[in-house]
Amino acid sequence: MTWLITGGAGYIGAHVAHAMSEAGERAVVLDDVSSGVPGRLPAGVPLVRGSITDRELLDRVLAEHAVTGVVHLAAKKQVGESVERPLYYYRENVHGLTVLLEAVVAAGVRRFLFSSSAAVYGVPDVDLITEETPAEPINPYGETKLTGEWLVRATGRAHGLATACLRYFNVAGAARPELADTGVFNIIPMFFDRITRGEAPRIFGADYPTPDGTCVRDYIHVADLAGAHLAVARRLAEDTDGGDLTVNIGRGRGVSVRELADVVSEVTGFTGPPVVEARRAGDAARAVASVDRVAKELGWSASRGVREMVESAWEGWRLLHPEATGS
Ligand SMILES: O=c1ccn([C@@H]2O[C@H](COP(=O)(O)OP(=O)(O)O[C@H]3O[C@H](CO)[C@@H](O)[C@H](O)[C@H]3O)[C@@H](O)[C@H]2O)c(=O)[nH]1
Repeated sequence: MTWLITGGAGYIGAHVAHAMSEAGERAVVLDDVSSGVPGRLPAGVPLVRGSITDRELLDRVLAEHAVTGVVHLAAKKQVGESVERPLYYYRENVHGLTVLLEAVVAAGVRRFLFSSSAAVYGVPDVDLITEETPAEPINPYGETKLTGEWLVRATGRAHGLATACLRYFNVAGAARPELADTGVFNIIPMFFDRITRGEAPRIFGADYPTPDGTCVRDYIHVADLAGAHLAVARRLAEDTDGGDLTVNIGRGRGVSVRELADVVSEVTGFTGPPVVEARRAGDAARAVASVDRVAKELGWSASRGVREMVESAWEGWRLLHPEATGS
């Protein structure tokens, strides 16, 4: 197999590229480096700079590298931005995927792994979200991921591809500091950002119907997530009959914002209490994965805990912000 990893210079993509190349899989990365960092790529994995909307480029890359499978992570992923710029999100995440699938079908590639999201579920009022929980996204980002799944499965059925859609829950941490998330869009980097400015982390709402009143999420270490991609890629490689595997990728354990704030305080040495602010629009009280299907289908489960996620993210943050953290 030779795998094309789209978005492989991004935060999650680079972890996937490292996990696959360390496991001996041959890979090539396509990334427009709009947010990706070329230096993150492992040695021996070539980077092609360009967009998934560029059909000529796709045809050339698939042919020149004799690609036999695609791991598709290139996408826009900020919920708020997707509300402000829906057409941009549909263009990048849906139109881009359509162009990529057309090239894949034309090139005779038969394995396709799609990076989906828990955002497809919207805000379900359930204890554990299973893959059977209705998908009712509440923002354009989630809509584009759900539409993407439909495109992938329909293409797989029509053209005999083996496909997989991985619904990631809340991804955090870093396998090593150089691979850390450079964005400040999720809770852990947002907490670090406040702390390094000497400000208390903010809790968006403490009046939710949860044990401590703050939102509960299923945080998963990005190194575990990368391992899941490797396991799925290997399953797809063995699959000769086609068919789809759609699975939640999480730990199946809920962690509240307050609990996470406590771990961040311990790790960073920040002593002040967090400040409670108003709820943020669109946040579900609880979003925790049922991980039974992925365990049953692949024998895969996550092994790293929240402390490891926060510690590794903090090491990465210190590397990125040496002046601010005195390192
Ligand atoms: O400074 C902060 C930042 C976040 N939160 C809360 O922390 C929780 C997690 O927030 P965030 O890290 O922004 O993640 P989510 O809103 O859960 O969304 C993430 O996880 C989803 C999948 O579960 C993906 O679809 C999204 O792209 C990804 O951003 C939420 O309850 C927020 O209200 C705070 O209280 N304070």
